[in-house]
Amino acid sequence: MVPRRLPSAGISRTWPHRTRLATGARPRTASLGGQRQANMAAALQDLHKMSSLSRGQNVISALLMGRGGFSKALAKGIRPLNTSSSASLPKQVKIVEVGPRDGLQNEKNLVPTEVKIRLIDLLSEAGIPVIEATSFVSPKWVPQMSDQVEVMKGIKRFPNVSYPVLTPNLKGFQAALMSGAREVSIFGAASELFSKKNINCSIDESLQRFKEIMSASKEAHIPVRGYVSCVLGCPYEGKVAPGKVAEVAKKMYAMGCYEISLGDTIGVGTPGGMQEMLEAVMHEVPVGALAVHCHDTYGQALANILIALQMGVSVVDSSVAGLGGCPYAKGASGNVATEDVVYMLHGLGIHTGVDLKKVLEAGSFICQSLNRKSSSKVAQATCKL
Ligand SMILES: CC(C)(COP(=O)([O-])OP(=O)([O-])OC[C@H]1O[C@@H](n2cnc3c(N)ncnc32)[C@H](O)[C@@H]1OP(=O)([O-])[O-])[C@@H](O)C(=O)NCCC(=O)NCCSC(=O)C[C@@](C)(O)CC(=O)[O-]
Repeated sequence: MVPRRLPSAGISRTWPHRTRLATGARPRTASLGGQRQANMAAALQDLHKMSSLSRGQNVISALLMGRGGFSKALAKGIRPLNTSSSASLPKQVKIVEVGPRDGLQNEKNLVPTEVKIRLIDLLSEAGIPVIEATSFVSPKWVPQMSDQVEVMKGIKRFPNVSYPVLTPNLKGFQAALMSGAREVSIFGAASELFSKKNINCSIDESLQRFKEIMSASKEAHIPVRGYVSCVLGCPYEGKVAPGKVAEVAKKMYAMGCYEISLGDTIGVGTPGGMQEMLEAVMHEVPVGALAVHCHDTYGQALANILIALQMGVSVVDSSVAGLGGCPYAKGASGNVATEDVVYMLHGLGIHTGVDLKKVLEAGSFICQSLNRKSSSKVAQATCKL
């Protein structure tokens, strides 16, 4: 694929008007692409500012929440976002690239190790500050990650890039350390059934295992990132209470995780749900220690990310070319594409340090290697496939 010139990503001030025309005053029923939906969310913030919705309800959440959503939002007392201008957005966002791990772990055919290594090197060259390289999990559970040692030994380590790896238990942690990992991630869930399916233990048991990793990591001076999965829904339990997410996030943060990544594992969340969940979590964990990790199954990821940014989150996980899914969350599509997130952030004037053209090249490389079309809207729009 040859990247074409990128158009401006600025948000048009005429959007609210155009949105009304395009959707016949029924924005919820229109089929919207992710970037367009995020644009709509931002534009509706402006509309909200200008309109007489003076009771301060969040019109975006309401519009995206479904039929009767606005009155439900009123009834629920969803608080307004203090987001009437881009001044409330972070000036800088850290992108955590999860494609080589989250993206590839779900591939049916084994991806050659040298392809994984080349992908990571290309992403490093693109200026991405954090690249999750692989995972030290059981090869019986996730065969695709069984070449973790070779991957860690084969990649070029760029000085300003960290290459965390997933470790579910002490065994994985020790193997990661032996392979030269300098940062690890532990991964828990806000749903009991998902925890059982994914790591074969209850939430409490997982927290016990994580404590062992935390004390070993302290000794080895290894920073630990924590994931909480199923923050906006579970493939086995359905709705997950924001309070449960906050409880697990609080425990993982209290253990010493420097950052908690909140995973919408199956991509079912909407901006209203994201806001509600973040409000609950932010009571327990400082917003500066939070990241969002959105899968894009329902095309809501960019809109959800925009809400999170407006609430002060400045770390976003994404996957080049929108690769991925979790092997223990059937039907979930890949993460939001890195290309699309970077395009939106740059359009908002937010600094990432990432070279979008080079990310597109990395996306093109992995799509050609896997013989598939990119899920990134920006790649589709700017590349000759
Ligand atoms: C946690 C276990 C290991 C428990 O699995 P288990 O079967 O209960 O483990 P066990 O302790 O009974 O051991 C069974 C066998 O696995 C081995 N073993 C045990 N641990 C390891 C290890 N670390 N590395 C290599 N081997 C290991 C162990 O040595 C033994 O080998 P055997 O004696 O049978 O030959 C397993 O369930 C597992 O590996 N799960 C990982 C699942 C996974 O990777 N899921 C995807 C990542 S999570 C995700 O994608 C969500 C996220 C993070 O992206 C955020 C979001 O989107 O929400």
